Amino acid sequence: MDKAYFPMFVDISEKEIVVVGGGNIAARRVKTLLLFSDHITVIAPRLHDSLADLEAEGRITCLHRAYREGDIYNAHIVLAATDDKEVNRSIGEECNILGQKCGRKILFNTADDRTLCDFYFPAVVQTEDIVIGINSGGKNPAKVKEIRRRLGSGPC
Ligand SMILES: C[C@@]1(CC(=O)O)C2=NC(=C\c3[nH]c(c(CCC(=O)O)c3CC(=O)O)Cc3[nH]c(c(CC(=O)O)c3CCC(=O)O)/C=C3\N/C(=C\2)[C@@H](CCC(=O)O)[C@]3(C)CC(=O)O)/[C@H]1CCC(=O)O
Ligand SMILES: NC(=O)c1ccc[n+]([C@@H]2O[C@H](COP(=O)([O-])OP(=O)(O)OC[C@H]3O[C@@H](n4cnc5c(N)ncnc54)[C@H](O)[C@@H]3O)[C@@H](O)[C@H]2O)c1
Repeated sequence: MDKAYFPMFVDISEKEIVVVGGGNIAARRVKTLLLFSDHITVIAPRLHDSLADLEAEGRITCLHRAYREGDIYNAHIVLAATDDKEVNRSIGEECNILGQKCGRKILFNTADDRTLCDFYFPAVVQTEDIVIGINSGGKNPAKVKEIRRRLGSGPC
């Protein structure tokens, strides 16, 4: 591994998390995030069935429309997972600009370009008192998935 990322275990229970995009990847990630936070807003014109179910259960907030500039204003953590590379990239740029203006860092992750991520989304295994996060620095997500499956359950 040329450059490995440090697995920092962080309390995100009070952090505002905005997920832009409501497809397969967003659904998988929201399912994982719900193990750690109840403050999740999903913004997407088209929602995966499991996200619609979570909204109906009152577990997440959804905005049923395309992303608009300013939607990340109150966010601490932003995940871009749309199928539009330019939308994902511009949300990252907005996080940087807003962070500089407000003097607070908005942590950004995008599912389609690891070079733009402030952090990587891990594969997660959670038991009653243990959390395991797995990451290959983007080199082998399929292997990460396989290890997660061998270790235990997970979001999918
Ligand atoms: C762990 C997991 C978490 C999750 O997503 O929940 C995750 N990827 C998973 C699966 C997966 N990802 C991809 C495939 C299909 C390809 C294949 O089969 O190889 C599969 C397999 C599948 O989906 O079955 C493709 C892919 N992945 C990234 C890019 C863009 C790039 O590298 O630049 C592309 C090309 C996208 C495109 O084509 O546009 C980037 C990232 N993916 C990450 C996380 C971050 C650290 C990854 C690491 O540790 O190496 C990182 C770097 C950034 C981030 O996204 O945070 C999850 C397993 C969860 C589980 O099963 O538990
Ligand atoms: N990191 C990973 O693990 C991984 C794995 C596979 C694919 N990907 C990447 O993730 C992207 C998303 O994959 P998917 O399978 O979830 O796609 P998908 O087609 O299932 O979902 C796309 C979602 O984006 C939404 N969307 C499109 N434009 C939008 C906008 N302007 N504002 C808000 N929402 C918008 C759609 O409504 C839909 O909900 C892929 O294009 C691919 O680049 C990442």
